Amino acid sequence: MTAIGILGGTGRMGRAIADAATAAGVAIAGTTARDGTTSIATLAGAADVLVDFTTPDALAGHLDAAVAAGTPLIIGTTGLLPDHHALIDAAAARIPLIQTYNTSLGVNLLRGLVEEAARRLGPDWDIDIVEMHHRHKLDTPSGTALLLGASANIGRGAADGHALNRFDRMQDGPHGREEGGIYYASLRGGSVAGDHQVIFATDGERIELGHRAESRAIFAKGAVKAALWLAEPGRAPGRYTMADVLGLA
Ligand SMILES: NC(=O)C1=CN([C@@H]2O[C@H](COP(=O)(O)OP(=O)(O)OC[C@H]3O[C@@H](n4cnc5c(N)ncnc54)[C@H](OP(=O)(O)O)[C@@H]3O)[C@@H](O)[C@H]2O)C=CC1
Ligand SMILES: O=C(O)C1=N[C@H](C(=O)O)C[C@H](O)C1
Repeated sequence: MTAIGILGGTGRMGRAIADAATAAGVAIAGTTARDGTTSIATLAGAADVLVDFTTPDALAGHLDAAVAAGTPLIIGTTGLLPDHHALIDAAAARIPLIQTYNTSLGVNLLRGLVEEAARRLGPDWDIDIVEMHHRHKLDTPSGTALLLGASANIGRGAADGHALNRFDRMQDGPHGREEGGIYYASLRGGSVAGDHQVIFATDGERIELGHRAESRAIFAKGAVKAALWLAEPGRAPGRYTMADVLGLA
Protein backbone atom coordinates (compact mmCIF):
# COMPACT_ATOMS: atom_id res chain seq x y z
CA MET A 1 0.00 0.00 0.00
CA THR A 2 1.28 3.51 -0.87
CA ALA A 3 2.32 5.53 2.20
CA ILE A 4 2.10 9.34 2.06
CA GLY A 5 4.38 11.61 4.10
CA ILE A 6 2.62 14.87 4.99
CA LEU A 7 4.86 17.95 5.32
CA GLY A 8 2.87 20.49 7.33
CA GLY A 9 0.70 17.89 9.01
CA THR A 10 -0.54 20.34 11.65
CA GLY A 11 -1.91 22.80 9.07
CA ARG A 12 -5.42 23.17 7.65
CA MET A 13 -4.43 21.38 4.44
CA GLY A 14 -2.21 18.84 6.21
CA ARG A 15 -5.14 17.75 8.36
CA ALA A 16 -7.53 17.67 5.39
CA ILE A 17 -5.06 15.51 3.43
CA ALA A 18 -4.75 13.08 6.35
CA ASP A 19 -8.56 12.78 6.40
CA ALA A 20 -8.73 12.27 2.62
CA ALA A 21 -5.96 9.66 2.69
CA THR A 22 -7.69 7.74 5.49
CA ALA A 23 -11.01 7.88 3.62
CA ALA A 24 -9.29 6.51 0.49
CA GLY A 25 -7.57 3.72 2.43
CA VAL A 26 -4.13 5.22 1.83
CA ALA A 27 -1.48 4.87 4.56
CA ILE A 28 0.18 7.88 6.22
CA ALA A 29 3.92 7.38 6.70
CA GLY A 30 4.15 10.32 9.11
CA THR A 31 3.88 14.10 9.31
CA THR A 32 6.12 17.09 10.03
CA ALA A 33 5.46 20.56 11.44
CA ARG A 34 7.41 23.76 11.85
CA ASP A 35 8.85 22.73 15.25
CA GLY A 36 11.09 20.12 13.56
CA THR A 37 10.33 17.35 16.08
CA THR A 38 10.01 14.92 13.17
CA SER A 39 13.02 14.74 10.86
CA ILE A 40 12.11 15.62 7.27
CA ALA A 41 14.89 13.33 6.04
CA THR A 42 13.56 10.39 8.06
CA LEU A 43 10.03 10.96 6.77
CA ALA A 44 11.29 11.29 3.18
CA GLY A 45 13.01 7.92 3.56
CA ALA A 46 9.94 6.24 5.06
CA ALA A 47 7.32 7.59 2.62
CA ASP A 48 6.54 6.48 -0.95
CA VAL A 49 5.54 10.06 -1.79
CA LEU A 50 5.60 13.41 0.02
CA VAL A 51 3.02 16.21 -0.03
CA ASP A 52 4.05 19.76 0.91
CA PHE A 53 1.39 22.34 1.83
CA THR A 54 3.44 24.63 4.05
CA THR A 55 5.23 27.89 3.32
CA PRO A 56 7.73 29.05 0.66
CA ASP A 57 10.47 29.33 3.33
CA ALA A 58 10.33 25.57 3.92
CA LEU A 59 10.54 24.59 0.26
CA ALA A 60 14.33 24.30 -0.20
CA GLY A 61 14.71 21.92 2.77
CA HIS A 62 11.79 19.81 1.57
CA LEU A 63 13.24 19.56 -1.95
CA ASP A 64 16.66 18.57 -0.59
CA ALA A 65 15.17 15.81 1.56
CA ALA A 66 12.98 14.46 -1.25
CA VAL A 67 15.89 14.40 -3.73
CA ALA A 68 18.27 12.78 -1.21
CA ALA A 69 15.74 10.02 -0.53
CA GLY A 70 14.61 9.73 -4.17
CA THR A 71 11.02 10.26 -3.04
CA PRO A 72 8.41 11.87 -5.35
CA LEU A 73 7.01 15.19 -4.10
CA ILE A 74 3.83 17.23 -4.58
CA ILE A 75 4.14 20.93 -3.80
CA GLY A 76 0.85 22.70 -3.11
CA THR A 77 2.32 25.69 -1.29
CA THR A 78 1.49 29.05 -2.87
CA GLY A 79 3.37 32.35 -2.96
CA LEU A 80 6.39 30.89 -4.72
CA LEU A 81 8.90 33.21 -6.42
CA PRO A 82 11.07 32.65 -9.51
CA ASP A 83 13.97 31.36 -7.33
CA HIS A 84 11.67 28.68 -5.90
CA HIS A 85 10.68 27.62 -9.41
CA ALA A 86 14.36 27.29 -10.35
CA LEU A 87 14.92 24.97 -7.35
CA ILE A 88 11.85 22.95 -8.36
CA ASP A 89 13.10 22.60 -11.94
CA ALA A 90 16.47 21.34 -10.64
CA ALA A 91 14.81 18.79 -8.31
CA ALA A 92 12.49 17.60 -11.10
CA ALA A 93 15.55 16.41 -13.01
CA ARG A 94 16.10 13.90 -10.17
CA ILE A 95 12.63 12.91 -8.89
CA PRO A 96 9.01 12.89 -10.12
CA LEU A 97 7.43 16.12 -8.93
CA ILE A 98 4.19 18.10 -9.23
CA GLN A 99 3.99 21.78 -8.33
CA THR A 100 0.47 23.14 -8.48
CA TYR A 101 -1.41 26.01 -6.91
CA ASN A 102 -4.68 24.10 -7.06
CA THR A 103 -5.30 20.36 -6.83
CA SER A 104 -9.08 20.45 -7.44
CA LEU A 105 -10.67 18.92 -10.52
CA GLY A 106 -12.93 21.95 -10.98
CA VAL A 107 -10.19 24.56 -11.15
CA ASN A 108 -8.09 22.46 -13.48
CA LEU A 109 -11.07 22.12 -15.82
CA LEU A 110 -11.77 25.84 -15.49
CA ARG A 111 -8.22 26.59 -16.65
CA GLY A 112 -9.03 25.09 -20.06
CA LEU A 113 -12.28 27.08 -20.31
CA VAL A 114 -10.49 30.32 -19.46
CA GLU A 115 -7.77 29.62 -22.01
CA GLU A 116 -10.36 28.91 -24.68
CA ALA A 117 -12.43 32.00 -23.86
CA ALA A 118 -9.35 34.24 -23.95
CA ARG A 119 -8.33 32.73 -27.29
CA ARG A 120 -11.75 33.23 -28.89
CA LEU A 121 -12.54 36.64 -27.42
CA GLY A 122 -9.25 38.28 -28.35
CA PRO A 123 -7.71 41.57 -27.24
CA ASP A 124 -10.88 43.69 -27.19
CA TRP A 125 -12.00 41.94 -24.01
CA ASP A 126 -10.45 43.02 -20.70
CA ILE A 127 -9.67 40.27 -18.18
CA ASP A 128 -10.04 40.70 -14.40
CA ILE A 129 -9.69 38.00 -11.75
CA VAL A 130 -11.45 38.32 -8.40
CA GLU A 131 -10.75 35.88 -5.57
CA MET A 132 -11.92 35.50 -1.97
CA HIS A 133 -10.36 33.36 0.76
CA HIS A 134 -10.53 32.84 4.52
CA ARG A 135 -9.11 35.45 6.89
CA HIS A 136 -5.94 33.40 7.60
CA LYS A 137 -4.62 33.30 4.04
CA LEU A 138 -1.26 35.06 3.73
CA ASP A 139 -0.47 35.34 0.01
CA THR A 140 -2.12 37.75 -2.44
CA PRO A 141 -3.26 37.23 -5.11
CA SER A 142 -3.97 33.54 -4.61
CA GLY A 143 -1.93 31.00 -6.50
CA THR A 144 -5.07 29.90 -8.30
CA ALA A 145 -5.75 33.44 -9.49
CA LEU A 146 -2.25 33.50 -10.96
CA LEU A 147 -2.81 30.09 -12.57
CA LEU A 148 -6.04 31.31 -14.16
CA GLY A 149 -4.23 34.44 -15.33
CA ALA A 150 -1.55 32.24 -16.87
CA SER A 151 -4.24 30.26 -18.72
CA ALA A 152 -5.72 33.49 -20.06
CA ASN A 153 -2.27 34.67 -21.15
CA ILE A 154 -1.70 31.38 -22.97
CA GLY A 155 -5.11 31.76 -24.66
CA ARG A 156 -4.03 35.21 -25.81
CA GLY A 157 -0.96 33.67 -27.44
CA ALA A 158 1.80 33.88 -24.81
CA ALA A 159 4.36 31.06 -25.05
CA ASP A 160 4.66 30.93 -21.24
CA GLY A 161 1.63 32.33 -19.46
CA HIS A 162 3.42 32.34 -16.10
CA ALA A 163 6.30 34.40 -17.42
CA LEU A 164 3.91 37.29 -17.77
CA ASN A 165 2.05 37.09 -14.52
CA ARG A 166 4.65 35.76 -12.10
CA PHE A 167 5.98 39.29 -12.03
CA ASP A 168 2.81 41.32 -12.69
CA ARG A 169 1.38 41.69 -9.23
CA MET A 170 -1.87 43.28 -8.25
CA GLN A 171 -2.51 46.70 -9.67
CA ASP A 172 -4.65 49.01 -7.62
CA GLY A 173 -6.32 52.32 -8.11
CA PRO A 174 -7.94 53.93 -11.14
CA HIS A 175 -4.79 54.27 -13.24
CA GLY A 176 -6.36 53.12 -16.48
CA ARG A 177 -5.72 49.72 -17.98
CA GLU A 178 -2.41 48.66 -19.40
CA GLU A 179 -3.05 47.00 -22.76
CA GLY A 180 -3.13 43.22 -22.36
CA GLY A 181 -2.82 43.48 -18.57
CA ILE A 182 -4.70 41.06 -16.35
CA TYR A 183 -5.92 42.70 -13.15
CA TYR A 184 -6.36 40.92 -9.81
CA ALA A 185 -8.56 41.78 -6.83
CA SER A 186 -8.37 39.83 -3.56
CA LEU A 187 -10.75 39.66 -0.60
CA ARG A 188 -9.93 38.00 2.74
CA GLY A 189 -12.56 37.13 5.32
CA GLY A 190 -14.37 34.47 7.28
CA SER A 191 -13.84 30.82 6.42
CA VAL A 192 -14.12 30.93 2.60
CA ALA A 193 -12.29 27.88 1.24
CA GLY A 194 -11.58 29.53 -2.12
CA ASP A 195 -13.68 31.46 -4.66
CA HIS A 196 -12.35 32.55 -8.06
CA GLN A 197 -14.08 34.54 -10.77
CA VAL A 198 -12.55 35.38 -14.15
CA ILE A 199 -14.40 38.30 -15.74
CA PHE A 200 -14.09 39.01 -19.46
CA ALA A 201 -15.47 42.49 -20.11
CA THR A 202 -15.97 44.45 -23.32
CA ASP A 203 -18.22 47.32 -24.37
CA GLY A 204 -21.76 46.42 -23.37
CA GLU A 205 -21.28 42.86 -22.08
CA ARG A 206 -19.39 40.58 -19.71
CA ILE A 207 -18.69 36.87 -19.44
CA GLU A 208 -17.89 35.40 -16.01
CA LEU A 209 -16.27 32.00 -15.50
CA GLY A 210 -15.81 30.91 -11.92
CA HIS A 211 -15.26 28.23 -9.32
CA ARG A 212 -16.24 28.00 -5.67
CA ALA A 213 -14.60 25.56 -3.29
CA GLU A 214 -17.13 24.60 -0.63
CA SER A 215 -14.44 23.03 1.57
CA ARG A 216 -10.76 22.03 1.60
CA ALA A 217 -11.82 18.43 1.01
CA ILE A 218 -11.67 18.96 -2.77
CA PHE A 219 -8.04 20.11 -2.59
CA ALA A 220 -7.14 17.25 -0.26
CA LYS A 221 -8.83 14.66 -2.48
CA GLY A 222 -6.91 16.00 -5.48
CA ALA A 223 -3.63 15.96 -3.54
CA VAL A 224 -4.11 12.30 -2.58
CA LYS A 225 -5.00 11.43 -6.19
CA ALA A 226 -1.86 13.23 -7.37
CA ALA A 227 0.24 11.46 -4.72
CA LEU A 228 -0.95 8.02 -5.84
CA TRP A 229 -0.33 8.92 -9.49
CA LEU A 230 3.17 10.22 -8.77
CA ALA A 231 4.08 7.15 -6.71
CA GLU A 232 3.11 4.68 -9.44
CA PRO A 233 6.00 2.28 -10.12
CA GLY A 234 8.23 3.40 -12.98
CA ARG A 235 7.23 7.08 -12.83
CA ALA A 236 10.23 8.88 -14.35
CA PRO A 237 11.74 12.06 -12.87
CA GLY A 238 10.13 15.20 -14.26
CA ARG A 239 7.88 18.15 -13.51
CA TYR A 240 4.31 16.97 -14.00
CA THR A 241 1.00 18.85 -13.74
CA MET A 242 -2.50 18.21 -12.41
CA ALA A 243 -3.58 18.03 -16.05
CA ASP A 244 -1.35 14.94 -16.36
CA VAL A 245 -2.91 13.42 -13.22
CA LEU A 246 -6.49 14.18 -14.26
CA GLY A 247 -6.06 13.20 -17.91
CA LEU A 248 -6.69 16.77 -19.12
CA ALA A 249 -3.30 17.30 -20.78
N1 LIG B 1 -2.46 23.79 -4.07
C1 LIG B 1 -3.65 23.76 -3.49
O1 LIG B 1 -4.61 23.18 -4.00
C2 LIG B 1 -3.82 24.45 -2.18
C3 LIG B 1 -2.77 25.14 -1.65
N2 LIG B 1 -2.88 25.71 -0.42
C4 LIG B 1 -1.65 26.33 0.11
O2 LIG B 1 -1.08 25.45 1.07
C5 LIG B 1 -0.33 26.23 2.01
C6 LIG B 1 -0.75 25.86 3.43
O3 LIG B 1 -2.08 26.29 3.64
P1 LIG B 1 -2.81 26.00 5.02
O4 LIG B 1 -2.80 24.53 5.33
O5 LIG B 1 -4.11 26.72 4.97
O6 LIG B 1 -1.82 26.76 6.05
P2 LIG B 1 -1.62 26.51 7.61
O7 LIG B 1 -1.03 27.77 8.14
O8 LIG B 1 -2.87 25.99 8.23
O9 LIG B 1 -0.53 25.33 7.69
C7 LIG B 1 0.81 25.55 7.37
C8 LIG B 1 1.62 24.32 7.75
O10 LIG B 1 2.98 24.58 7.40
C9 LIG B 1 3.80 24.44 8.57
N3 LIG B 1 4.89 25.42 8.50
C10 LIG B 1 4.80 26.76 8.59
N4 LIG B 1 6.02 27.33 8.47
C11 LIG B 1 6.88 26.31 8.31
C12 LIG B 1 8.29 26.25 8.13
N5 LIG B 1 9.06 27.36 8.09
N6 LIG B 1 8.85 25.01 8.00
C13 LIG B 1 8.09 23.89 8.03
N7 LIG B 1 6.76 23.89 8.18
C14 LIG B 1 6.16 25.09 8.32
C15 LIG B 1 2.86 24.72 9.73
O11 LIG B 1 3.40 24.13 10.91
P3 LIG B 1 2.98 24.71 12.37
O12 LIG B 1 1.60 24.22 12.61
O13 LIG B 1 3.99 24.09 13.28
O14 LIG B 1 3.07 26.20 12.27
C16 LIG B 1 1.60 24.01 9.24
O15 LIG B 1 1.70 22.62 9.44
C17 LIG B 1 -0.56 27.69 1.64
O16 LIG B 1 0.50 28.14 0.82
C18 LIG B 1 -1.85 27.63 0.82
O17 LIG B 1 -2.01 28.71 -0.05
C19 LIG B 1 -4.01 25.63 0.33
C20 LIG B 1 -5.10 24.97 -0.17
C21 LIG B 1 -5.10 24.33 -1.46
O1 LIG C 1 -4.74 29.20 1.08
C1 LIG C 1 -5.76 28.59 0.68
O2 LIG C 1 -6.67 28.26 1.45
C2 LIG C 1 -5.85 28.24 -0.74
N1 LIG C 1 -4.80 28.45 -1.49
C3 LIG C 1 -4.66 28.12 -2.86
C4 LIG C 1 -4.42 29.37 -3.68
O3 LIG C 1 -3.68 30.26 -3.24
O4 LIG C 1 -4.95 29.46 -4.79
C5 LIG C 1 -5.75 27.22 -3.38
C6 LIG C 1 -7.11 27.45 -2.79
O5 LIG C 1 -7.72 28.52 -3.42
C7 LIG C 1 -7.07 27.58 -1.27
